Amino acid sequence: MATGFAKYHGLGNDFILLDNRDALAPHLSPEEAVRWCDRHFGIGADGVIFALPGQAGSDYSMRIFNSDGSEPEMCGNGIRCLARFLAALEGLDETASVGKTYRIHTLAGSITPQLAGNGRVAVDMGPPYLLPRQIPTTLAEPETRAIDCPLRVGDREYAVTCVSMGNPHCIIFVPDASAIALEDVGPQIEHHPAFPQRTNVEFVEIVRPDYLKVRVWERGAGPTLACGTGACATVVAGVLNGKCERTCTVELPGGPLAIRWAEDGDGHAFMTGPAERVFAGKYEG
Ligand SMILES: N[C@@H](CCC[C@H](N)C(=O)O)C(=O)O
Repeated sequence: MATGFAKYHGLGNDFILLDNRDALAPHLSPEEAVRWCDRHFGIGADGVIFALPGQAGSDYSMRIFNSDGSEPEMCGNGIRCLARFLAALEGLDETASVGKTYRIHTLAGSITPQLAGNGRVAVDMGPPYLLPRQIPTTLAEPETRAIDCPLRVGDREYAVTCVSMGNPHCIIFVPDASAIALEDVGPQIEHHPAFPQRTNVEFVEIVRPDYLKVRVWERGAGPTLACGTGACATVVAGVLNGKCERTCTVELPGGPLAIRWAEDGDGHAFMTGPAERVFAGKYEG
């Protein structure tokens, strides 16, 4: 049987979106998601996102499978894509959707994207989580934040900072992000025993205190062109290390995201960036 889908991307971090509003269980299994995401034998994507009915007072719920079939708690670029997908499903064109806000239930809690016009979406990403058990990591004592901790990988030692945006991130500041052998070191850190649920990895070059260049190795997806939760975690880690301002442009291989880590309230992170529909179709795989 053929299943309808739409393909979206946020700065080249690309997703297959499914209208799953009739059931709380995803219409695809993790194994099917792996096949759909295959860039040679399937549609090709970094993950599959399901638009599900709301729960706990939310408008909708989001679940996502990475391209390896694992299920992350949250996805920043993905939730911008989901907001535009939902607006399209509701029949709202670009003009009618400006200002529209959705409360989305995710495995990382309630996240609120707002359509901002010109294909852009602004997202209240919630607060970062900084205790080792929340990330999770074994790199620091239970009540201590994992900031600037030594991590041995093969014959090299990195100074890493760990931040959760609902999903785990390991942030490493380097003088030149383009010099990193991402395909070699990325998977070693993703699967390092210090991260019992694996981790996303960001190599960060501080160009200016308000402008950061980032290369990402994603848990369950490998090198991607952008990572929204990773960009937020990077700014949080930069502030905690005294290396950047709270409002930054984060330049990823696919383009820039605007990130702010608020000082007030619960210290939510805010992200603004594009989300684009690429095509829609029916898949028989
Ligand atoms: N690309 C995403 C993050 C997707 C989930 C990640 N691979 C994980 O397993 O945590 C983003 O834009 O945040």
